[in-house]
Amino acid sequence: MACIQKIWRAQRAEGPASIMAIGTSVPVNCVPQSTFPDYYFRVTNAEHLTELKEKFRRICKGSTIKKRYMYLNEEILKQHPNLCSFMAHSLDARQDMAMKEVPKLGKDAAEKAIEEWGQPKSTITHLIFCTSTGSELPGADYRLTRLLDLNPSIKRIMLYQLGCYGGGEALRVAKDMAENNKGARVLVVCSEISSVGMLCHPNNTNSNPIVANALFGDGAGACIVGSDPINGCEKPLFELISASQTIIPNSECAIESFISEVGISLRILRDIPELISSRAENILREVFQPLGIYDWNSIFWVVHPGGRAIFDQIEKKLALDPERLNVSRHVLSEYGNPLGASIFFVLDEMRNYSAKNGFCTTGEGLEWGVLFAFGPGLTCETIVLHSIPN
Ligand SMILES: CC(=O)CC(=O)SCCNC(=O)CCNC(=O)[C@H](O)C(C)(C)COP(=O)(O)OP(=O)(O)OC[C@H]1O[C@@H](n2cnc3c(N)ncnc32)[C@H](O)[C@@H]1OP(=O)(O)O
Repeated sequence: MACIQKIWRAQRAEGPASIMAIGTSVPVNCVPQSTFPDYYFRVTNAEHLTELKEKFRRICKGSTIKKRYMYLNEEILKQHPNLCSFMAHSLDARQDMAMKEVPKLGKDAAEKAIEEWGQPKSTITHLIFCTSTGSELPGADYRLTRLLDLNPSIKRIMLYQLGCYGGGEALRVAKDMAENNKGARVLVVCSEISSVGMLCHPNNTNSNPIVANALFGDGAGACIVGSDPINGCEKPLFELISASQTIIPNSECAIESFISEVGISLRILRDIPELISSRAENILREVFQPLGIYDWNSIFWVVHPGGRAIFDQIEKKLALDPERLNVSRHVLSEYGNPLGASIFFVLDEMRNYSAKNGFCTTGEGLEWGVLFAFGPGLTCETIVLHSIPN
């Protein structure tokens, strides 16, 4: 028995997992939000829906998004007119693009993370790939392994169709892998090209497509997660202290997505900001109780940029100082909502912003922080972060 204990212990890391490098990537096509209403209604031949276009313009303005990146450009749309036609069958074309482009965009982000990490990619032991854009067999994890020429014996996990909490879930799983496998180095990649699934003709009888088309952007994020960093070779950015997932009561229909011949239809209820913000205090109390932290202004915030109204409500309900959500709001304004990949953009921005402004830690000068991602369910992923001195 003592022998089994010894073997079991020897397989485990000594310390908590940390994020050791972060990379992000976006498609080349950048779309300013101010001109997007004209562009969207023109490419979908919906100029005649003047009232709807005005409403869309209001939503775009209210979103506080300045620009987003989209794989789909006018040239691709001309080649695939069904993507823009009302209820036209277009799933094959969407699926073809997703299969090719999701791993490619993920590769760009992964290469940046690997470069920052500075270690040979042959020492990556695990890969977690996460996307809600398309699906295939073998999966995008397999394609990325080939594209990056990773060790064929790397242990892979593919997370499909989680929506916007996917990045949080991938990090939670990476933490478990790193802490339970001594020496593990986990490459986590989340790649989303939601424009390929969701772009559709605006619909007079259902506001959901226009809300989705005003918020979502394409992008990929990646990071390297491991425990017990090698002194002088690896530099942690954030330690992952604890990770939890919970379902918000009475919210099961709040975000739903359906794949059909016409693409991905997303249903997002209006009361998502209320549902999330009214539960946030309980979630935070539970995860920070072991640290005795109950002042939500004393921690740094890495929040999924789901939408402006969600930030507003969280800020209001938790009496947060405006600067607490500045980094997450900045990511929303620069990239929109790239679903599960969003959280990597916020982590990246947090450490860059902290370094640029001379803060003494990677978390705006604060020691403890929270990563908060949410998606269908409503499912919330919460990770307690420990910053690193800059
Ligand atoms: C996919 C995932 O897994 C996870 C996700 O991130 S899902 C996305 C989560 N995001 C949200 O739920 C968005 C939260 N909402 C917002 O941020 C803001 O309401 C908004 C940016 C969409 C619009 O902001 P705004 O323009 O300032 O004002 P607001 O009054 O709220 O809305 C403007 C119009 O859009 C409509 N609208 C807002 N949210 C809507 C929704 N979820 N569905 C349908 N219509 C909606 C409003 O009813 C309103 O319509 P009228 O002008 O006809 O009255």
